[in-house]
Amino acid sequence: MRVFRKVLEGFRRKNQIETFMPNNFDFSYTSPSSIFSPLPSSFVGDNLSFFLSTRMATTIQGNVATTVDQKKRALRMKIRKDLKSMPLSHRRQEDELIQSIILNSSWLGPCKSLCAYISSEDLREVDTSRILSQVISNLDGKHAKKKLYVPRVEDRNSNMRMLHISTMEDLIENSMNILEPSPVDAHGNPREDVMQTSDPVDVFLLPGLAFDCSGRRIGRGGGYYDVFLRKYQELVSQRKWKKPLLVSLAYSVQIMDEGVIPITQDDFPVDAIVCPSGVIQVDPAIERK
Ligand SMILES: Nc1nc2c(c(=O)[nH]1)N(C=O)[C@@H](CNc1ccc(C(=O)N[C@@H](CCC(=O)O)C(=O)O)cc1)CN2
Ligand SMILES: Nc1ncnc2c1ncn2[C@@H]1O[C@H](COP(=O)(O)OP(=O)(O)OP(=O)(O)O)[C@@H](O)[C@H]1O
Repeated sequence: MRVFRKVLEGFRRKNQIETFMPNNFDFSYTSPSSIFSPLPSSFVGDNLSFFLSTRMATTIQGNVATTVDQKKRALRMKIRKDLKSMPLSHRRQEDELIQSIILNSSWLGPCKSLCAYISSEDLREVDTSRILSQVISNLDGKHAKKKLYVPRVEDRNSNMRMLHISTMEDLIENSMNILEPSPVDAHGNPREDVMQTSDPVDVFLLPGLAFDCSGRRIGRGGGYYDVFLRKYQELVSQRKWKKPLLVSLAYSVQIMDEGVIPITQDDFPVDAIVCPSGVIQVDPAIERK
């Protein structure tokens, strides 16, 4: 239990992975190694900023010209494949470890407002169901009562809202087979939109496909989170609120080496990644772009 308390403590220590390895964890499954090589060394530093400055930026690897979008697509394909080849029992073990770390973290307890994704089994996303049912029911009663907001896709132009729910029954399946809230509640009243509330969000639990220790994240290519987080960041600045903690959940195969994840200025970095072996805390001083 002591190791749980250490997780994300203070949230100031730099770029560390805190280890969490209970005795009964089976490490016999080894993840496929990354087929992606780092960027050429000439792309580091100032050149890297230039390289990342436009979405259609092109790099030459061997004789093949590759845009950032193409590299992202290739990386997404690889990760989807790796997730598919992960045995279900192993995924379940990792789900449990990740959710336990979060439920016992020092930052979830005091959090009063949480935005979180509803995990999709079809997409093989890290399970959030145990966290969310505990948050909704406030089962242990010892933590602050929380408001929970979950995503609702509005259109195909990367527009997504975060709407308040008070029970998992508020959710219905959308055309992408993801559970999301209807715009109105059971009484016909519009659900509260997180962009319209008077209180700040403390923590975001974000989905994604690939992450690295510098907080780089790529999602499923819709741009929904990047656009939403940009708008939410503006609201936080206008209202002079404290910035929310951006936490992603990742299976071990979703953690990439430095230099593997191609990003642009639109890609929103995360503050921490919870993976089965612990919490990767991102150094806020890291220059990512
Ligand atoms: N649980 C969850 N909810 C979420 C997201 C998410 O990533 N996870 N989103 C985050 O943006 C938004 C929805 N965006 C989505 C974008 C793509 C796919 C999807 O099914 N992608 C397939 C590939 C489809 C294709 O290429 O045609 C996949 O990734 O396998 C689902 C949701 C809002 N809600
Ligand atoms: N802040 C933004 N404003 C306008 N368009 C954006 C913004 N952020 C991302 N986009 C657009 O969204 C599309 C998808 O972006 P990207 O491939 O980075 O998505 P992703 O990070 O995989 O998805 P998500 O953010 O939903 O997890 C791109 O065409 C990009 O131009």
